Amino acid sequence: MTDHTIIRFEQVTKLYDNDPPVLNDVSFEIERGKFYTLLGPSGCGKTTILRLIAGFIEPSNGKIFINGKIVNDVPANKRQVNTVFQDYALFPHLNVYENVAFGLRIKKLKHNEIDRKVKEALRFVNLEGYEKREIKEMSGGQRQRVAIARAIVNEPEVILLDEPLSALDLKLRTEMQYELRELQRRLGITFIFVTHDQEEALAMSDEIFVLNNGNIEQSGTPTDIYDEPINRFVADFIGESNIVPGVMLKDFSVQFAGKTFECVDGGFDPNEAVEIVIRPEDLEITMPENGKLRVHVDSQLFRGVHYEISCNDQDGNEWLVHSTRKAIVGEEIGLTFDPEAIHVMRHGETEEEFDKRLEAYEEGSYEK
Ligand SMILES: Nc1ncnc2c1ncn2[C@@H]1O[C@H](COP(=O)(O)OP(=O)(O)OP(=O)(O)O)[C@@H](O)[C@H]1O
Repeated sequence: MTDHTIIRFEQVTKLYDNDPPVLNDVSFEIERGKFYTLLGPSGCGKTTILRLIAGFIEPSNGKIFINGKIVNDVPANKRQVNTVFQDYALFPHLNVYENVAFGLRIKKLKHNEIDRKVKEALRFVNLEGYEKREIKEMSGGQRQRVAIARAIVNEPEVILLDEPLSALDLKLRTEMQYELRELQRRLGITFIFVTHDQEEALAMSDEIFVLNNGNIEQSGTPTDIYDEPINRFVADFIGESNIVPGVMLKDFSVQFAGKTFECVDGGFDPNEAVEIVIRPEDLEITMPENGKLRVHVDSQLFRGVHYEISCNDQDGNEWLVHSTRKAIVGEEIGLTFDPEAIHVMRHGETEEEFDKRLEAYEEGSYEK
């Protein structure tokens, strides 16, 4: 734990009733002032983590720390944490000002202090002049901002956001992504944001936790996770991927689709069976004789920015290509790629094992 750590989960397990655990021995740290995203499919435990941090539920096992203190028994209203819910949970019978002022009135702050704080919060989310508006007269994006103003007015150290953009249409959603990110930078408060949308997670976050079945599969920056997925689940969930079986012959040399290729990975056992990931945008179309792979074009879709081309190699592996060049369905083409585009994954490796192997390998290659 460092001085920057604001939240820490230590081997936290959560069971509802006596059902199987929805969180399974989960440990992680959250640093102050960063934008975190919990990303994963429906039911993987994202909201459960938020509710544990907020203090709405207690862990079945393990410890939760905020600012270095165990908070397992600390009630929600005593934590420096505020939540922005998916449906915003605004009070429909109160106007914008009163919605934001609500928590401060409960705390019995002085009238002029409430007024100053509410106005400052509304200014922060660009809603000056909307004080007297009814909630029903506000658009989806504006309601979102009221909900955020209501959270920041309490000056929390952490804001939890549970899929706050999911009710918005695509255009507004994109605008709000920029707005939220910018707001987090200006405020300097830790944001923990929940989504099942991988593009949203990649665009907004400093750090992403990829969850599956109550476990954190991988954590890291968007580029770490996109460029070095540690397993098939992460590679598949974060963007489209080509995943094919291969054999790591030795450091920097991997075999797949019946051929041997130079790569940049190492630290595997000789001739270890592995899985290979290559992103569709890292494959380039060439003449068949110039390709590292020769493939047959099965289908093609125009996606606006690029063509999405589906091909097969002689071993029956499917290859998805994103290219600004058009291919012809039924023809043979070549595919080429850089050694850096090949990502090698060890079967069944956990994030901890992955980090250890990389560290050992880097130390070893440094000594050489
Ligand atoms: N109060 C509860 N009682 C019993 N089971 C629950 C309760 N709340 C959640 N669960 C179960 O726990 C699991 C994880 O739920 P959680 O809401 O944390 O998932 P999630 O990743 O946020 O999903 P979504 O994206 O659909 O909101 C699910 O299987 C869910 O059915």
